[in-house]
Amino acid sequence: MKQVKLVLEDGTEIQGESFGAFTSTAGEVVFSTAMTGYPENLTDPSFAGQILVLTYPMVGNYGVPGEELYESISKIFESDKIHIAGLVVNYYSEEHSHWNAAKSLGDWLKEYNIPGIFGVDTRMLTKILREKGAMLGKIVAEEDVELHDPNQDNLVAQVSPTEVKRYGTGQHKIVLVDCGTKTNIIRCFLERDVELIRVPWDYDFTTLDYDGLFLSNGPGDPKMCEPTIQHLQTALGQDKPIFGICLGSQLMGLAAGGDTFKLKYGHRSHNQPVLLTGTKRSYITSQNHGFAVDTATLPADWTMLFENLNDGTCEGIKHKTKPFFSTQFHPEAAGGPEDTEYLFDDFLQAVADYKAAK
Ligand SMILES: NC(=O)CC[C@H](N)C(=O)O
Repeated sequence: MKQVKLVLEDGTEIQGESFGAFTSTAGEVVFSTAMTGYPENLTDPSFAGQILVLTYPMVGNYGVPGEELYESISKIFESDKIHIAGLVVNYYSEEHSHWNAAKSLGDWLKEYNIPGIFGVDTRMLTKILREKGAMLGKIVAEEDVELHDPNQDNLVAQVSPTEVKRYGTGQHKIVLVDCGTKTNIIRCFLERDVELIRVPWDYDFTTLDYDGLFLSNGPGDPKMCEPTIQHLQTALGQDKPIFGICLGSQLMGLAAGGDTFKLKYGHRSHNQPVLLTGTKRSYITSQNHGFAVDTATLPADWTMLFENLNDGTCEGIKHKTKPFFSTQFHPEAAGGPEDTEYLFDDFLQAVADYKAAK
């Protein structure tokens, strides 16, 4: 076993053992308390630039599934590659066993040249990140690397496609602005009565003929997406339904005239409780975000739709009269609970209502 170390910007150094690629990496160190779902998490483009710490103590024991296609997209993974910058776990299970495993987690990381470190007390590390906030850090193998803040980069431009793609046939024509979409969002639409037009993050979708607009999740600071925010402002001047998830929610907040801010250490897990505003109904949700909309900055015609029951932050917004709404959490899950997938139906109902009224 080769030794590697994890170094945080506050000077913390933790020795561990290498798995995956034996190489160095730098990024923002964030933690997830999800118990399962590493094939989904590692391929979620929203993790671009981040060194992911998993608090669940044993990782890798169910291996990594083989690829299968659904239409022309992955049926299994959330994109076509691993997006994290590095992986930190407590116990890495070298032996894996699962009916659909095709390879080990370590071999999969090697394929994408992503380093992993194990033998780290990830719960102790998480306490540090929780007290001090998410920090820059690096995994150092042989070569030392400089610390690097990925939130200074336009990560969305790096993960968004460069061409328009069309999927499915259906009654409702939905434009999906792909800022780094998880494929389960596409699957959720294609399971419904939808023709999907997937466009790059900076594409001027306002020129397209569509019935409803969807804004995807994506990595980094939402304020980097200036062109998307501008196009969105045009769409907010019309009445066609708009639905945004995660980064998409933050972009809606910014386009509406509100502000976003960086959370101390973010929300990353499959068990985040949210409250539907104005009710006593709560849902358990899947989340992966480091920024949030500042509810206090929303203009008078917007309101908070969901609230995080752990820290009271904004988990979604809606327009008071127009069919525009968003969630900061992931109703498409993958991994995580599917309790809020009904929001895709709500959105398509709003699209049907809009078309009927027209
Ligand atoms: N999953 C996402 O879309 C994350 C949005 C944004 N990059 C954040 O960290 O808050």
